[in-house]
Amino acid sequence: MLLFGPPGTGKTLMARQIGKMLNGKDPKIVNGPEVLSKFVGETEKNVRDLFADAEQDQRTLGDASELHVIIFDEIDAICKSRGSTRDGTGVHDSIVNQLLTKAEYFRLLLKPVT
Ligand SMILES: Nc1ncnc2c1ncn2[C@@H]1O[C@H](COP(=O)(O)OP(=O)(O)OP(=O)(O)O)[C@@H](O)[C@H]1O
Repeated sequence: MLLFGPPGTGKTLMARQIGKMLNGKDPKIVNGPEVLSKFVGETEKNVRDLFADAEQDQRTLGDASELHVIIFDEIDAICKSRGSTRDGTGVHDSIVNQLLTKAEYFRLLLKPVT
C-alpha cells in the first residue's frame, strides 16, 4: 500500500492505525533514510535485518506466524527508479532490489509512506 500526499496530512498516522487494526505484531516503523549507511554493504544489511524476524517466524511457524507489518516512512528518499541515481555507489538500486526480493518472498503487505 502506498500512501502519497502533501506533508502533514496524516499519512504516517494512518499507516500506524492500519497496522494496529491488522492485529499482528506491533508495526515496525522505519524512517527511510535511517537504513542508509556510509559503510559498504551495511545499507543492504539494514534492509535484510528489517525482515529477519518475519523470516524466522515464517521458517519456524509457517502460516501460524503472526502478521508482521513494516511501515516505511519517507520511502521516496531511498527508493528511486533503478538506474536514475548516479552517485557511483549503486546503493539506491541495491535497496530497491533488496526490497523487491523481500516483497516477492513474503508476498508482502508493504506500506511505503512518502
Ligand atoms: N486527520 C488527522 N487527524 C488527527 N491528527 C492528524 C491528522 N492528520 C495529521 N495529524 C497529525 O498531524 C501530524 C502530522 O501527521 P503525519 O506525520 O501523519 O503526516 P504525514 O502526512 O506523514 O507528513 P509527512 O509527509 O511530513 O511525513 C501528526 O502529529 C498527526 O498526528
